[in-house]
Amino acid sequence: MNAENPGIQARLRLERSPFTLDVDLQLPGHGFIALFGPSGCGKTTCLRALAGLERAHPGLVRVAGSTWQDDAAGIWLPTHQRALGFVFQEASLFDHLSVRGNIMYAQKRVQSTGRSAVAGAAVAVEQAVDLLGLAGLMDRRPATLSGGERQRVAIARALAAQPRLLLMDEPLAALDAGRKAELLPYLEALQRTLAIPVLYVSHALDEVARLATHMVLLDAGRVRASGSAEVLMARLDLPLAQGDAAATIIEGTLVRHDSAEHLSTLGFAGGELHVISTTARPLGQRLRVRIQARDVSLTLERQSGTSILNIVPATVTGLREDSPGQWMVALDAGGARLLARITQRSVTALGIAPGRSLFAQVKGVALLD
Ligand SMILES: Nc1ncnc2c1ncn2[C@@H]1O[C@H](COP(=O)(O)OP(=O)(O)OP(=O)(O)O)[C@@H](O)[C@H]1O
Repeated sequence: MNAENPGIQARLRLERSPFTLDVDLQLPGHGFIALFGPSGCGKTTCLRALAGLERAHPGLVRVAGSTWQDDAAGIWLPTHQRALGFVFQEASLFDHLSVRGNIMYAQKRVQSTGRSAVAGAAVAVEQAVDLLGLAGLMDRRPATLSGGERQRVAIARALAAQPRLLLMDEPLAALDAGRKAELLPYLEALQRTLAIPVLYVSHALDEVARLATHMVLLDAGRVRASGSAEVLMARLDLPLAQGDAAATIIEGTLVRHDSAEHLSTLGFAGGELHVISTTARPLGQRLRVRIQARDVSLTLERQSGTSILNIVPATVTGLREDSPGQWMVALDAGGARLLARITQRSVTALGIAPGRSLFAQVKGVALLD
């Protein structure tokens, strides 16, 4: 964290007996930061306290060098004076205004407070409209839009207010699977483009894996872990690396694309990974892939005559019982992290233990970008 990009500092204590939120967070000044944890752990309360919709006491909130709350210094900015955008589960748009009217309303409102004078605006309004694919919807009324389209308008409206921080509370939760799949690429575009941090509450680990660069894991109002999403997702001591949804993220560089076979090859520190892709991207592009623990098997010798394309040398770094008869094995592949979920019988048969060198066979690789 440097002076130009001081990120988010939040020390919040909020008692709501029997629940207490007590967090001390230092978060990056860019990227998607997922607030993740079980129902009732305090994710929404944390967002609301940052926004000034709930009053933490004591509290300290600094965003991009501005102090929004500092009880020790007697500073408290009400929500409308905080340069933030808030997107909720359900888009609450003005039904009597068009999409354009909704977005312009937010822009005018912020201009009237003089807040747009702040340097380093999130994005220009035109860029937000473009990023969220709204150009063709600008004259429509919210009542004529689908849930996913309404949510895109809500995000553009939040960005039109030129926030220094965007808060999103389960923005996909009210959408069905099809609409969710439609909206995710727009969120990914924001993730790549926005210069401001986005604090994103979600229950869904697959969503978090696609979007998050940083993760905060909350448990009963406390921070259980905070750090890079890639690192946290592979940690055997955290609940993320448990069960069917356990997965890791690997970042690599596109080194080849075979358009006849629709196969892209990514180079990473541990070797190469092949992934089905119908899109030809420029060579050299950085791409992220998600590998689910259940799709990784282990062998002591490199197999030949197999249909599995992805075989990478790896070293066991740890293992833990996942469920009766199943173990989660953590692996290091040239510095990249992998998880493999295998049976207890295989753990014994292969002599799996920390330090063991072997080969990870990856059956499924999903491109995230
Ligand atoms: N208005 C309220 N009054 C009293 N207690 C509340 C209120 N809102 C939430 N709580 C309690 O505060 C705790 C944290 O709730 P919060 O909504 O922040 O959790 P969450 O992690 O966002 O949960 P979920 O994932 O279910 O939305 C819970 O124990 C909840 O019951």
